[in-house]
Amino acid sequence: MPDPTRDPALTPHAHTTSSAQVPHATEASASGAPYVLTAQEYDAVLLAGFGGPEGQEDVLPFLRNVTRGRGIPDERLEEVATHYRHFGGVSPINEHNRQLREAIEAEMRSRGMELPIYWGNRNWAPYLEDVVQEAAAAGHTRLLAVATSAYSSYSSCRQYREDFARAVLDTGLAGVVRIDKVRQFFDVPGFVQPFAEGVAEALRGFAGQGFAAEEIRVLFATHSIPTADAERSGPQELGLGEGGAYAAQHLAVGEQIMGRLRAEDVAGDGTGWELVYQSRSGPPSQPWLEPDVCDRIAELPGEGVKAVAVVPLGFLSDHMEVLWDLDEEAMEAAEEAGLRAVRTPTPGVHQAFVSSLVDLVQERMEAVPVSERPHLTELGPWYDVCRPGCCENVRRGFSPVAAGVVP
Ligand SMILES: CC1=C(CCC(=O)O)c2cc3nc(cc4[nH]c(cc5[nH]c(cc1n2)c(C)c5CCC(=O)O)c(CCC(=O)O)c4C)C(CCC(=O)O)=C3C
Ligand SMILES: [Fe+2]
Repeated sequence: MPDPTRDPALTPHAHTTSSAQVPHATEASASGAPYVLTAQEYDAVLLAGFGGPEGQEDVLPFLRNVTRGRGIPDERLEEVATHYRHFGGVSPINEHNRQLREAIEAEMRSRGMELPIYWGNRNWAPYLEDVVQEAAAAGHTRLLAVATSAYSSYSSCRQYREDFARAVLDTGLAGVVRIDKVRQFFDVPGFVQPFAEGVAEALRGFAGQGFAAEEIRVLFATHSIPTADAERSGPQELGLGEGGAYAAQHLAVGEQIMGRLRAEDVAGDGTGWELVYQSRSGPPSQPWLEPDVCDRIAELPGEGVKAVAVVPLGFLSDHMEVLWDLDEEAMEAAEEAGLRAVRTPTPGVHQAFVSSLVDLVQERMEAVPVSERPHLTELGPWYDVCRPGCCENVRRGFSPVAAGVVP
């Protein structure tokens, strides 16, 4: 495997994040144990997805699953339901994960890795609990999970781990099935590359249409989360400020992509970029990360911008948050603002991405040292297990988690 940190085209550009004092993952916990685990004999991979409805009758039960036990107002559920209904009540996310499961399996086989790969969801069938039961019945009790979520935060890390714990507890398999999880993969080369290719294509397209560098803006879009979650998305001692590790990781990846494209002369020096947020929910009284993608798009003409590339940096596939919130809403905002706009691709089953996911599995099975773990930003490589205070949610009470114990 080529070392991305030694490829000049892939070396991080100057960082916009305050990541000067990032402790390395080799550092030990208070108990003296490292945050990087030793080699384990996993007997199966567990691809953990979000889940989505596959017909009109699934839409409301799915939304109730997602928002179970929380204060999401009914009007918001109804509003979100119309997005799904617009597409026949079908989210493509399950089909994407079926394809991703197959692609990971094929890549593992091509490397001579024989372990099976199961796919289960947090919020819709096939549910994690059923899949964990199925795996156990087949004699697979040491599972290494790959969650379809690249960044750190309650929603994108701990919530998956809570659902792993619930799956094991509810099926009576506590003490029988162990679920570990690969590190957050926001800055592994195969995750970043498909986005970089998409931005490059968009910028070349705009240049070909005669737009000057200063008239082009790149908006990296990700899911908004409550600011309280963002602050606690990573270990507190990293001091990453208001947006926490969540915002810092996105900014570092955006800077990496733009630095690389500037170095390759694909992005002009005058082309600005920024991180924007989408898909906010929750009561208006609760602060969430801003600015909103559509609000920013409306302001861009006033800044001399004429063409915008919207990059779905927070997402792995073209699911509803992308198809609706970006392809419908953000593109409509761009049209109203008189801007030329394109939405660039998600990683999907891009071979580089699939390959990086299998690298993540392999690095855990072989206990690859931190110094050899692929990562493109100073924030990485992220930890195998969360450091104390990481990805917490102060609004909810304690829930058991899996894949969170430093041994
Ligand atoms: C960080 C993050 C990711 C990225 C990481 C990851 O991918 O895991 C993500 C992904 C997704 N979010 C999705 C769908 C939904 N998210 C909701 C609600 C929420 N998301 C949140 C955060 C995130 N969400 C939060 C803080 C809430 C508020 C309620 C809560 O505290 O949990 C709601 C409820 C209605 C609403 O409030 O909008 C829905 C329907 C789908 C499926 C799309 C499809 O079906 O194609 C996907 C991939
Ligand atoms: Fe975490």
